[in-house]
Amino acid sequence: MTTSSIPATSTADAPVIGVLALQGDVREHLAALTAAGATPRQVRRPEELAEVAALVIPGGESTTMSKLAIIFGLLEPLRERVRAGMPVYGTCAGMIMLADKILDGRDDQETIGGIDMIVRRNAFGRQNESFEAEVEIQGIEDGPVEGVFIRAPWVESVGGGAEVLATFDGHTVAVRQGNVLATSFHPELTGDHRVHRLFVEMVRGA
Ligand SMILES: NC(=O)CC[C@H](N)C(=O)O
Repeated sequence: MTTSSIPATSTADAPVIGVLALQGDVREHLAALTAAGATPRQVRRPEELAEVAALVIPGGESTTMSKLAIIFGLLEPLRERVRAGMPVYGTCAGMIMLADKILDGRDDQETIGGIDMIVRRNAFGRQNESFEAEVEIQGIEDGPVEGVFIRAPWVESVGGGAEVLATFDGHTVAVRQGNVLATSFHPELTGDHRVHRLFVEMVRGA
């Protein structure tokens, strides 16, 4: 897709989607969202969160992200927006932030929650720090995506409301519950924007 084919100003066509910019691979998500037809914005403060229609939570380090979300006064506003139905997509550390419950977290680690699932931090990381693998994702056409796993979590179990969209090696690596989407891996690092496009479609439909 060329940039000239992307509507730049119409929020109906190019919804304003924030990227939580406390820590992590923010720039890559901003670029992927633009390529997927959205208008991205960095979100660091509650006022900025109030201005976006949806949010991406990047990969990075969930313990640091949790700490910074508290320091920046964002944790409660984030929880409220997610409860109110804002579409959110989390990759890797972002998936951890969207889990109602985590395993192998730090004692003081908080999550935003939103998906009724238990996520184990660094689950793949212990076996293999970083690897790539093809992942078939439900709802994504034209073949598997290249999953980039970096000290990645997996989903240990999901509750009734959550839908498993992808597994790898017997472990759940993509989940959706209503407007909340999460992947263990990093589509923002691949140049394949199908997952971001799926999210932009979720936002348009929300
Ligand atoms: N690539 C990543 O986002 C790694 C996540 C990291 N292991 C964490 O626990 O937050």
